[in-house]
Amino acid sequence: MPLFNSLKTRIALFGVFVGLLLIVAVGLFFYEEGRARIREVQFRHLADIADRVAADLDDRVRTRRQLVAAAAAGLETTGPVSAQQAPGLLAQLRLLKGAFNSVVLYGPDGVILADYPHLPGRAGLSVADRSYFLQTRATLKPQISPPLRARGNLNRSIVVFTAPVRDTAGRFAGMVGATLELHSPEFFDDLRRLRVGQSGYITLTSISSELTIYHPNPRLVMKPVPGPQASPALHRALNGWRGATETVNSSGRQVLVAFRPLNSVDWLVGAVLPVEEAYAPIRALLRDYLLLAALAVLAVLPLMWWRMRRMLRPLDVLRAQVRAVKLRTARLPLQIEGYEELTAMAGELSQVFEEREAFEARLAEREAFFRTLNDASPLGVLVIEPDGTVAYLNQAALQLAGGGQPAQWRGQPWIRLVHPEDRAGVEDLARTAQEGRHSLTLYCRIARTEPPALQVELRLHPLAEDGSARSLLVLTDITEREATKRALLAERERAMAILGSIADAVVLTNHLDEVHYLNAPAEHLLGTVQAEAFGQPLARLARFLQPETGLEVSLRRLELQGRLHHLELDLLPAAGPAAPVELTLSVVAMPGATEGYRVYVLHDDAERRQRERLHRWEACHDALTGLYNRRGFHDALASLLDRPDRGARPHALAMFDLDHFKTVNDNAGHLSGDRLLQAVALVVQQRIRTSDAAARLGGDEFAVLLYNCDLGHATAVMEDIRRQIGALEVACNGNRYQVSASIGLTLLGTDDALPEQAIARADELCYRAKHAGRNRVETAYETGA
Ligand SMILES: Nc1nc2c(ncn2[C@@H]2O[C@H](COP(=O)(O)OP(=O)(O)OP(=O)(O)O)[C@@H](O)[C@H]2O)c(=O)[nH]1
Repeated sequence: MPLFNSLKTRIALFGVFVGLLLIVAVGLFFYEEGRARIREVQFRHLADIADRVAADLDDRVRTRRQLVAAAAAGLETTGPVSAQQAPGLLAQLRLLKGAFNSVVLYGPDGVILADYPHLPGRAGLSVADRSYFLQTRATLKPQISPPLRARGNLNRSIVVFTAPVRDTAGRFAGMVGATLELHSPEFFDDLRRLRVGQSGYITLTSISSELTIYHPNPRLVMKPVPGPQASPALHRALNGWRGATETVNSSGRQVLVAFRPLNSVDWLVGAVLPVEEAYAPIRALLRDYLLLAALAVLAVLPLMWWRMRRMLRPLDVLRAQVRAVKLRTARLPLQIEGYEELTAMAGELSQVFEEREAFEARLAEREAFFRTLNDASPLGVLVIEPDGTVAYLNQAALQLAGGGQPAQWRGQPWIRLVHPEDRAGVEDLARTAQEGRHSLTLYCRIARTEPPALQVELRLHPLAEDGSARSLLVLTDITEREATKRALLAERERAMAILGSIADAVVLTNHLDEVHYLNAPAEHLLGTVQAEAFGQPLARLARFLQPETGLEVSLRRLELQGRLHHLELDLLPAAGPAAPVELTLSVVAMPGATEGYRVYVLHDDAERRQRERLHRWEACHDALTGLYNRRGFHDALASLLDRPDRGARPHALAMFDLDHFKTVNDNAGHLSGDRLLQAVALVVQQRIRTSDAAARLGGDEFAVLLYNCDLGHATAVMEDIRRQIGALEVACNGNRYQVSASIGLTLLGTDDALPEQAIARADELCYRAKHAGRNRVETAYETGA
């Protein structure tokens, strides 16, 4: 309600409210105060009335009692009043007729003898059981009865004034009774006429019999008074309390009442005034007061309104200034004169405006930055309202959607971007994420008018710093990536098939060198299976050793040195014997240093290495005898000559040629010749040390190199060999064939720079032995001799 929202209205209404509250409070205070005072006055007034009524009734009762007593005393009889005397005596009681409703003469036994006015059937009735008769007879004094029903006529309620009739001897001779009828106007008419205010009244109650003697409501006369609950004050008064109070009367009305007892008879006078009447003046006063006050407020209201407008005019000025600053038609600071509070407020507002301007400038800058960033981004970026409509989208998002203008999308549901077939699922997930304010990433297709359909990664984030429950939607085109991924997967399958089919062992490890893949040969080589090896560091499954030294090889060091191809190593699996392998290690680096993997290709190198060893052996050994061949022997001799310490000890070189070997060949055949050559080699090998070297230089020509051996010892060795060769036999076709050896023996000289020099000298000595007759050792004691 705009009017009620106005500060002026509220202050004015508050003023009115406070005014009314004060008026009502003052009114209620004076009303209560006035009522208390009026009550006191009314109490006094009612007490006064009750006093006066009681005094008046006392006076009249006393007069009537005296009247009856005097009339009875004037009757003369010598004995008990008899029925014959009665009319005469009754005639003497005519005096009473004016003051009572009826006069009755009783005999001494309480039987009515005569009455006036005469009522048929009254004479002869007995009141011997009535208390007033018994008391009159007993006390011989006048009595007043309680209100009672007249005998013989139920509708008459009476009070009987009695006085004894005495005979001349002073004895009780009869009784005079004068009755007042409670319903007759005579005695109580004054009470009826007596007015207590407008609606107040007088009551008269018999204290002893608790019967109502008089009440303006005739139906209550002769009725017992209501119980203590209904008339508490009356009951208190019947029990002796005197005074005035506010109470409830027999009809349930709230009344003020004052009670006074009579002195002459046990009657209680009550003066009653209903509270409506008692308080009527103060109520009227209150009503007038409220009316006047309301009128005064109504009269003051426009004045207050006018004054309020004037007082609050600086606020309007402030508002106008704020508006002008907002519309940028005025500049800061705001200036308000007059009220201290408003001046302070204008100062605060100016500061807020300045901060806002600075903030807006920063915001605009950030927004421009954000938009530039978004427009330059290859990712589609959308800002989504809580109702699922687009608030903003960048150029990349537009292009993903197939082009168009940003305005076409603003206010549209973003879900239209999604391909119709994917829409239902995406919408459900997105709604749940938006409502729960959590992030969501999913993959779907984009709805485009033009094929091909684009695959996107869709990420939905709640904008946490934005209080409006908006969300940020980021779309990444993954069509190409997915295609590449598929191609890569196919490639991987192919690679796996290839890896599975090749004979070499292949181990793939990740960047931590944990096993990722083993092919079957690798499983065999490492003595494990893919499932067990997966994830284990390769170093735990096997070690690589240097074949020559048996020392462990650091693959990391080789990797750093770039020596990763065709490494001849021994693979030592955790369980099992070492195996010769040729390792080629490929390190595949991936973008992001932690990625990447290694490919270990392990070729079983046992056969090749065996073959190579054979080739090497064959290159320097004689196949027939197993001794060095010429080249091997040459190398052994050359390496000895190259040793820097070779001059420290003597070394001997012997060469020998078999004698008449050709004869063996020619007669026993080449095979026999070969066996003989092998036997000769065996003789030589068995005689020399394993550290010495022996060779068949070709045909039947042999050479021996004895290390650390002087000439004497060497001569002994060679003589021994010569003798053993001479003892050899080859049998063929029943013939036995023997050979001998012509041996040239020399020491290596310090001037022997080349093997050829020493060999030539030994060969010369051998030749000399041949010519000297064969089967001998020809020795030269000096080198170069
Ligand atoms: N069985 C066999 N004979 C060979 C081999 N190499 C060479 N010969 C023969 O060995 C013989 C060597 O010839 P010579 O040393 O001239 O013959 P020789 O009978 O020993 O003569 P002298 O040395 O003068 O005693 C030739 O008949 C070759 O054919 C071989 O590997 N096995």
